[in-house]
Amino acid sequence: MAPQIDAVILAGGMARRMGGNDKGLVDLNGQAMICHTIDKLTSQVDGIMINANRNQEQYEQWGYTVLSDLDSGYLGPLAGMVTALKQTKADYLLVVPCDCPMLPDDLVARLLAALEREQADLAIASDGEYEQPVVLLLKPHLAPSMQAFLDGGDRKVFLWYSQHKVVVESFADQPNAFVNINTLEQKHRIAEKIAK
Ligand SMILES: Nc1nc2c(ncn2[C@@H]2O[C@H](COP(=O)(O)OP(=O)(O)OP(=O)(O)O)[C@@H](O)[C@H]2O)c(=O)[nH]1
Ligand SMILES: [Mg+2]
Repeated sequence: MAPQIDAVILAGGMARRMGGNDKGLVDLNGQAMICHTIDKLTSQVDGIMINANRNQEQYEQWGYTVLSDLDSGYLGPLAGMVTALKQTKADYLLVVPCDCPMLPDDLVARLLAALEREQADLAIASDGEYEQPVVLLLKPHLAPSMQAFLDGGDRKVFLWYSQHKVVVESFADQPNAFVNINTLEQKHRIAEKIAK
């Protein structure tokens, strides 16, 4: 039987480089930024959760479960991941950010294949050069480890990843797949790219 896979879209940051606007809700080519991510995921996963720490009612309009960080202190992406890991009943959790609108259509298939092949605990996507800090597939049994890491005052995603068996899957064949929108300037540039 194919494994069940849930996704969490992280939209719980402060988006300081976007002037503090709620990044997932910012318009990108006529729809909220997060809609581009949702569109990329619906055919790849069994369920979707949205992790947001403000404007939760607006995020509910797409009909998916909206989760706020269990620890509301803006502790970084791991705080959103651990919240979703504790919620999911699936075999695997896919984590993606709300500000990567051009994710690969074969993201889940390849991360899962890599993870199973290497019998790893987590599979991180790379663009061929850089590992993407919040594009990964992981096993829900890691929740207590992640919680303990946060409880110990640590925040750094790669430090926590390094404590587990990791495989990196390269998507160098898709050079634009992980373009990331952190500023208004990047948003304008990528809007043109998507429109093409
Ligand atoms: N749940 C949760 N997600 C976070 C937190 N901080 C960042 N993220 C998410 O992690 C991903 C990568 O973060 P960034 O791109 O730096 O986003 P950001 O922190 O909102 O933006 P900046 O303030 O400009 O750095 C985004 O999807 C954010 O929504 C947090 O404290 N909690
Ligand atoms: Mg970002």
